[in-house]
Amino acid sequence: DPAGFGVGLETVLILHGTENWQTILLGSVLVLIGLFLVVFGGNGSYLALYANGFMSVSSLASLLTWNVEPASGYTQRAALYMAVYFISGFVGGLVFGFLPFLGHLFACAYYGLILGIELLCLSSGGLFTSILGRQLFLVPFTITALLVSVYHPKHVLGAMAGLSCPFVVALGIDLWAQTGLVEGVAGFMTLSESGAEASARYVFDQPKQFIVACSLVFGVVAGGLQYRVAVTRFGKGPQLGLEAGNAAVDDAIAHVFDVMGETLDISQVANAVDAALSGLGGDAAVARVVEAALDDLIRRSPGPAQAGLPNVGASADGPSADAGTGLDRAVRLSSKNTGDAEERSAKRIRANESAIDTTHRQPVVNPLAKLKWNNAADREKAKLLTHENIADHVPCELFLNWLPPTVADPLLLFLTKDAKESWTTNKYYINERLVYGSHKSTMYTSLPASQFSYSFMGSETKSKEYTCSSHLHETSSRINEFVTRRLRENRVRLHTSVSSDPLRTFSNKDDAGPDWDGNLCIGNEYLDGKQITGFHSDHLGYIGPRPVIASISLGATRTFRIRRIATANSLNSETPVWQRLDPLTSKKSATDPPNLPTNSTPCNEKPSSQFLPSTATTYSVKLPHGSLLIMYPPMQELYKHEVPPESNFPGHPLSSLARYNLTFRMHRPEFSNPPLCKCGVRTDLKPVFKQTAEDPQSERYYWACVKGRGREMGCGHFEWLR
Ligand SMILES: O=C(O)CCC(=O)C(=O)O
Ligand SMILES: [Fe+2]
Repeated sequence: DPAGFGVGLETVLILHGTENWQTILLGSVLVLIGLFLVVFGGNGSYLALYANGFMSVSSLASLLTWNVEPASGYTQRAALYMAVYFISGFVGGLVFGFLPFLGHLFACAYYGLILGIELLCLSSGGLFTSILGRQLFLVPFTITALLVSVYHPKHVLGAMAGLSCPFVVALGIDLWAQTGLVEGVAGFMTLSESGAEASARYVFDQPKQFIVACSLVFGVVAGGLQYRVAVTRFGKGPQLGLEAGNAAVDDAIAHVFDVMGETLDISQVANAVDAALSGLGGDAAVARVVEAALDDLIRRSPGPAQAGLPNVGASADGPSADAGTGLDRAVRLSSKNTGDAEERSAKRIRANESAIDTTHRQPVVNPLAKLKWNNAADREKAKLLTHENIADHVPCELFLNWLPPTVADPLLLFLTKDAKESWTTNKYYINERLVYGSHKSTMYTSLPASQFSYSFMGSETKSKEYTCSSHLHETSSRINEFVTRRLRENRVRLHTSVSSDPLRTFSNKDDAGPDWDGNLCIGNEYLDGKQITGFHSDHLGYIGPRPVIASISLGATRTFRIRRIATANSLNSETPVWQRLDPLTSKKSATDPPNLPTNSTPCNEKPSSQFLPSTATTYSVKLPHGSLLIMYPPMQELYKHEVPPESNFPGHPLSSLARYNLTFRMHRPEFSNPPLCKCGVRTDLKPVFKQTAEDPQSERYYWACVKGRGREMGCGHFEWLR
């Protein structure tokens, strides 16, 4: 609150005649409080909130006291100002702290009031001698403040504070201009009589009652406007302290349930939560709790839950005591939502009916997707990994400059051209509604067209053959050879059947399983930082459980983020052995062979804690031109990944801000014919982890209806993978 800080300094100025050390002490305290607020005020810290209330109310009270001061002056002037300043400050701090809602209203009114006072000073004739000059000076401040309050209400406090800063500085200069700079500075520094007289000459030339009345009216109008905008946008006002922060979480969850009502797609839901929380400045811990709670809820509601799965409560049972609260909140909101489920369902059916004849259906737009990515919060939240340490944290390896420029550059040019000519924006039907992705994608394959047709979520996808580009063809051969070699070196055996050795490592070369063949490749195009892929795990239909996926990046360097689905508690001693001892998550370096038992005897020892992430940390890694990222099992089962929106990232001379990505997967015919569900759509393959005493490693898979898992959507098809 630099404005309060500035007015506080003015108050100090009024305290002429008191001891020099008092002025310096008060000034220093104000500077420290101001700095504290600038640094922590945005986090909704109670202390910052309290200090904000203190500053705002005390400086307002001081101003009012000053304005109504009789010409003869108060007796015990300094003591009176001190008392007014501190008593009103304490009260203001408490009001802001306990009633942040009222605090917000008051703060906005206060800013308006300050502006009102400044406007009324227009005719004093200081820095600008003409009224026009002063108006021209003030107009940009006023207009900017108004625009910010209307279009970016959640930033209004920050913006107003930012605006007040130069404003108050200008006010100070103006004061000196009116009273005489040298005289004013000398008076302030030495607290001399002439200084006091000089500042006393800085007077409003309207009657005092008029000034006070105008200021209050202006303040109330500005505050009311602010309040209305905030309520319209957020329902409960922008974050101000924990109470409003929690309200924001509630709102976020409510929005998320709306998104769920439409799609029940966990990656979209998780995305909505992320967007909501980062947009509202929520902290990472809250985000995790909410997401875990939602994850759990979604897992609980579908068909598999009726079949006795999955492990209810595990994912929300994280390390934080708040987890329960997050879950409660989610449950409460979900029951609130299912209350009017019938009505919503009817509405949806009506909407679908009206959409049937229309060729151009309305895409589902996530209302939260518009929220800006909070880069600062993101940096705080995500732990940056490099090619050197990525394998220590997640089941991935990264190879920089893996594809030589002689292949990577022409491949990038080919993809740029091909994308322009034939790639399509991801669109798929969820719950009979057409949903568009943010970017274009395509599919390439080495499989003969007759042998392969890929369909997901009701839409057939056409694919081109690798041979359509010699560079693509070469890349695919290089990848096959390299990934197969890395699997052997890491002693990771390719999944051959679900019931095979739980450790999936091997010691004997003959036991290595088949070669990896990335015969199916998905291309993604991200033209700028707004084009993204939300948090998801790759679909297992067609590629089967525990896939190995190799991803090539070309063009601009974007951030790839990885987050574990389960929280620490579901990774404790009840965690299946294979999960704890997964070779890549637990080994120490990307190049050493894993230091693990390589036979298939289940290991009963408690895992060393270094193998376990303490929380569901989000990791990020930069994927530059020509890099190869290999995602090993159980990446798709236990982690989600995304390419988030970004504003600052290195472009590439050949493609500017555009990035192209090729993810090679191994198509497995035995997983290509999923059962049809009652909705007439192919089901999708999902993993589930259930831990029981009898069955400590029940990693199982089931086919489920893709249309949704809620009561009123899809058919709830559920069938174990045999
Ligand atoms: O662009 C990327 O790096 C990720 C693409 C991706 O996750 C996918 O296609 O499934
Ligand atoms: Fe993916």
